[in-house]
Amino acid sequence: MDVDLPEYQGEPDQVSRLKCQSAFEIIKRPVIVEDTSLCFNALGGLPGPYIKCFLKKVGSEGLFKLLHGFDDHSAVAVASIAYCDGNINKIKIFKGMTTGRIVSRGSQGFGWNVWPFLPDGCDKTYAEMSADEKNEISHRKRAVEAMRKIIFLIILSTLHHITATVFTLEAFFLADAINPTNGESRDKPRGPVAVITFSQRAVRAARRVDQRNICTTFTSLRKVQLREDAELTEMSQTQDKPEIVFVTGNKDKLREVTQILGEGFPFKITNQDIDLPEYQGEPDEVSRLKCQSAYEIIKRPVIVEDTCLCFNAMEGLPGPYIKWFLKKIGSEGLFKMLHGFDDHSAFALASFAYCSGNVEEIEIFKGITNGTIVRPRGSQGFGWDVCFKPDGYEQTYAEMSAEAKNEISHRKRAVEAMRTYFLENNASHNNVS
Ligand SMILES: O=P(O)(O)OP(=O)(O)OP(=O)(O)OC[C@H]1O[C@@H](n2cnc3c(O)ncnc32)[C@H](O)[C@@H]1O
Ligand SMILES: [Mg+2]
Repeated sequence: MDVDLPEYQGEPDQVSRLKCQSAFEIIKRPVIVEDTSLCFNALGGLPGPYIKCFLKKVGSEGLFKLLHGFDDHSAVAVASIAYCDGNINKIKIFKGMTTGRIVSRGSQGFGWNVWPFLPDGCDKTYAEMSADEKNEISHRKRAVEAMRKIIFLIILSTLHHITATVFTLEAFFLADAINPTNGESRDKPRGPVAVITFSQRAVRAARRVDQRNICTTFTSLRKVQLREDAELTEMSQTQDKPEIVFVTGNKDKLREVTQILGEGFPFKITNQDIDLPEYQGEPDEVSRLKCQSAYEIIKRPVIVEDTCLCFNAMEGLPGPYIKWFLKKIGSEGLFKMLHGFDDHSAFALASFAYCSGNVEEIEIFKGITNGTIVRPRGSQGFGWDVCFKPDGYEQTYAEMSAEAKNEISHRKRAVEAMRTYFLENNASHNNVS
C-alpha cells in the first residue's frame, strides 16, 4: 500500500519509529516501514534522515562540497526498518549499516542511488555499482537480513495474517513472498501486501507481485507530550484580553516575541511548552503541520513559530533542519559547512502559523532577514546568532543588544506581519476567547 506518511525530524531510529506508528494508525495491521540515512561523521551524523532533501537541493557534488572544511570524509549509510506487529509501544527496529566515505565521483544513477558514497573495501561508489553488486554490501541488505531472521519466526506463527512491506525496487525482501520453510521466494505471495513508501519504484515493484489497488492517505501523528511551563506562562501579558496560546519549547523565542509584541497587541499571549513532533518539508509546510498538531492538543486558538536558517549556496538548507545541525556541529561547524562554496550568503526566516479553530485555514506570517554566515563571534542572543551577520551591519546578531536585534530581525518582521493581521481582523475574531 502506498501511504503518504508524514516525515518526521529526529534521530534515524526515532524517524522510522514515528513513521511506523503513523503507518499502523492507518493500516491497523502489522506494518513495516523503512527510513534511510546517510550520516557524515564530521557533521555528527547529519544530513542523516534529511539526505533525500539535501541530495535534491545540492546534488551529489554539493554533498561532497559540504565536507570541504572538514578533514574527516567518512560516512555511514544506515537503513532503519521499523516493524509494528500491533502494539505501537513495542516497535522493533532493525538496522543495517555500511561504512565508507564521501567522494566526488559517480553521479550517474537515480534517486538516492546517486549518493557519492564509496563503501569501505570497494573501488566503486554506490552509484557506480550494479543493483546486484550494491545489494551484496548495502546497508539495506544488512537491515533486511537482520529483520528476516526475526520475521521468519513471526511468519511461521501467523502465516496467513502477516502483512509485509516492500520498500524499494532494490529491496528484494517481501516477507509474505518468501517461503518460510526454505527461505526461497514464492512466485506469488499468499497474503495481503502493504507497501509503506513514497517511492514510486516501490509501488511498481509491489504491483508486479500483487495487483491490488494502491491508495494514498495522509495522517498526522497525535502522540505528543503535554507539559505546562509556569515560568513561561508568567511572561504572558495582561489578563483582560482574549487569549492565544503560543506553543513553543524555546524560552528565547518566547522572550523575543514577548518583547517585540510589547503592549500594543490585541490578544493576551500565553505559553505552553509542548513536545510537538517536528516534521520534514518546506518551511511553510513545517509550521502548518506544527500548528495543526498544536491545535489538536490545545483545542483553542494557537500560534506556533518555526525558524529556518537558509544558506543560499545550498538552495535554502539546512533551513528547517537548522536545529539539528546546530545541536550536532555548533555555529563553528555551520560556518565550516560553507568552506567549499563561494557564496556564504544566507537568510533567517521566521514563520508563524496561527489556527483560530479550523485546521484547514491556517494563517502563515513570515519574516526574512538577509545576511552572511561568518566565523562565530559575540556573546548575546542564542542559537546561531553568533554566526549570522545581517546585511548592512558589521556585527553579528550576537554582537547586538537584544533591542537592536529585535529592530531588524526575521522574528520582528514576522511578528509585525502577524500584528497587522490581528489589528485588521480583530473584529472578525470573536471566537478567540
Ligand atoms: O518549540 P519550538 O518553537 O519548535 O522551538 P525550537 O527551539 O525547536 O525551534 P525551531 O524548531 O524553530 O528550531 C530553530 C532552531 O534555530 C534556533 N533559533 C531560533 N530562532 C533563532 C534566532 O533568532 N537566533 C538564533 N537562533 C535561533 C533555535 O534555537 C533552534 O535551534
Ligand atoms: Mg522545534
